[in-house]
Amino acid sequence: MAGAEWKSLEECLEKHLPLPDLQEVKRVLYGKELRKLDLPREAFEAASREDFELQGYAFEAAEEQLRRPRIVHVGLVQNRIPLPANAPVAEQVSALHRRIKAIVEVAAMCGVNIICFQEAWTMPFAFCTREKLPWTEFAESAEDGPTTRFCQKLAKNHDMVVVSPILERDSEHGDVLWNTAVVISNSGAILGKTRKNHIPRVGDFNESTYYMEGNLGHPVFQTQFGRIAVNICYGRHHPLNWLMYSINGAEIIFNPSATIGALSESLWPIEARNAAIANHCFTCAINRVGTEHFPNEFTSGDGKKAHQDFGYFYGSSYVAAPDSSRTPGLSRSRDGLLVAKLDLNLCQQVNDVWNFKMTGRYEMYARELAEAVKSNYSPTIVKE
Ligand SMILES: NC(=O)NCCC(=O)O
Repeated sequence: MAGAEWKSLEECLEKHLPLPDLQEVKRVLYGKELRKLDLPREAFEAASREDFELQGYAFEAAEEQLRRPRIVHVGLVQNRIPLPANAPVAEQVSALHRRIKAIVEVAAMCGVNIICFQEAWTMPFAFCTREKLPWTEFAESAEDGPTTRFCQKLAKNHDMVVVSPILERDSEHGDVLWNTAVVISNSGAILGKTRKNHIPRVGDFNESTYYMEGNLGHPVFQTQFGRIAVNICYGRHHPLNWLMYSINGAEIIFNPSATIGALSESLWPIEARNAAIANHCFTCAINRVGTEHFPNEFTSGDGKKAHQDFGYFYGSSYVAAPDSSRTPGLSRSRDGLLVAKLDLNLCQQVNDVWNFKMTGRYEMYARELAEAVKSNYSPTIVKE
């Protein structure tokens, strides 16, 4: 399994495919070639100074007579942890705040209206260890924790909606931990929060040791720039999870993630792209970068040797559109900011062509699922 030395699928295709083949491969894998955004020179200079990748693409929609284009710029941030996982907790959080601040400043230069960070962005992805301390110390209040206050400042200063996925400690309700995304309006006010609905029980993703399955359903947040929802990481394997955000009106669904190559890299380009197609909306898949080393060894319950790292987080964040087009991924190895200009009119335009909502037969599935979840249900299998 490749680590940082394999830069990206896109770089590999460009290097090895003759142009006519490359064009056909891109047509199939990326829907169509998107126009590159003309981002400001100072933004590229700042990104280069801060050592992160900056890419920008535009999704176009057809001109309409009655509606004006509904343009929104989204920013996706992927990053490594800047300090080792055994550094003091407060220092790690501060270093991450500093790193994200620098990236958000560049996003502001690029006119980003809504920015989303990666899953549990204030900490190493330590759930593989099954140890409680110090990792539970990274949990914070979604309402008034230091990270939410930090993001409120960013949001207000830059007139930007901030989606901040954190490990949440709900001290008012039994100190329960949750995997939560806090949504902060561009005014700086907290618009609300949403919690990860599906918890992985696969490989080293031992997350149910730490926090509970979300209990907030599928909220959609009306922002000044459009209706957004957050489907956190493992939720992207569950088509009904995407569907419910879409049924509640989401036009953009963010998927902040933390996932490793050996487990999911072949699923990654398909799932968020398919969700955008199936639900007539935009999806934004975000993954962290690099290998995180932990102080103590842990095993994976597979008879193999104990180890101190989780595997390689392969970045590759991208945006997908309802018409099956998608941006190239950010690199597998570098911190990065992906800026995408969306015209939200495309959602309705594609809906009117393909009619998945109109042909979805949801009442039929609601009836059948209501039966299927009963303990005395027997599957409908017709036998000879
Ligand atoms: N963070 C998380 O839910 N990871 C699970 C693995 C995956 O969904 O690829």
